[in-house]
Amino acid sequence: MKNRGRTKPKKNQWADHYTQKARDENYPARSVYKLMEIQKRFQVIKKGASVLDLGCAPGSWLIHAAELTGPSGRAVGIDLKPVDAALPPNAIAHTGDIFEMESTLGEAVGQDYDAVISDMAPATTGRKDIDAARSFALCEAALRVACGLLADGGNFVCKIFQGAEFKQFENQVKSRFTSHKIFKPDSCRKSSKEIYIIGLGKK
Ligand SMILES: C[S@@+](CC[C@H](N)C(=O)[O-])C[C@H]1O[C@@H](n2cnc3c(N)ncnc32)[C@H](O)[C@@H]1O
Repeated sequence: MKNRGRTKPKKNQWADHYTQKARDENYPARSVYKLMEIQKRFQVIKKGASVLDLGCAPGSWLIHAAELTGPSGRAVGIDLKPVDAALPPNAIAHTGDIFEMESTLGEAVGQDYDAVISDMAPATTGRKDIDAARSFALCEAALRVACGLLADGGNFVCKIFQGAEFKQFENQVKSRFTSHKIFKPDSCRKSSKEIYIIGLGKK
């Protein structure tokens, strides 16, 4: 069928806009705009803070977290994949699996973080129940890390694929933080099941 006058199909407009914007602004992934929206709404990262970024590749949250903390703060990332992007001097990326590293992570990256942010996502299978269960397992690992390595009063951001386990995870976050919020940034694909749980003020 002919494309009558439209230069691009509508369904690709979201990807085109944020992908191009990330390219123009020198971020390795468009996901940076999700962190920007979260930060604008909840101010999870303060100037001078130390931030632990779980699932940091290809590096856009890590770079932006380092920008938000400024040179007096630091951003430390962990991912299964190495980060190839050039990082600011106050950011560093480690390669590894959170499930294998979580019990000894404090020895490798230090403790008393002001914010733990997790954008970790499993490789998707197309089966929504399986993908949500795997996302939940990553979220529980992220929360264990946050509870172990956050300073009192620290903040937590965690991506989760909505599914049967969502409420259970929300309750876990609720019990460990003074307040919690559920937030879907406008820059998320509308069709995506991902959503962010934000824990403010670790108890
Ligand atoms: C959506 S990407 C993160 C994008 C990143 N926030 C950015 O802005 O560049 C999700 C990441 O989670 C990572 N990940 C998935 N399972 C992991 C695990 N078990 N341990 C560490 N990282 C994991 C993936 O390798 C992937 O790079």
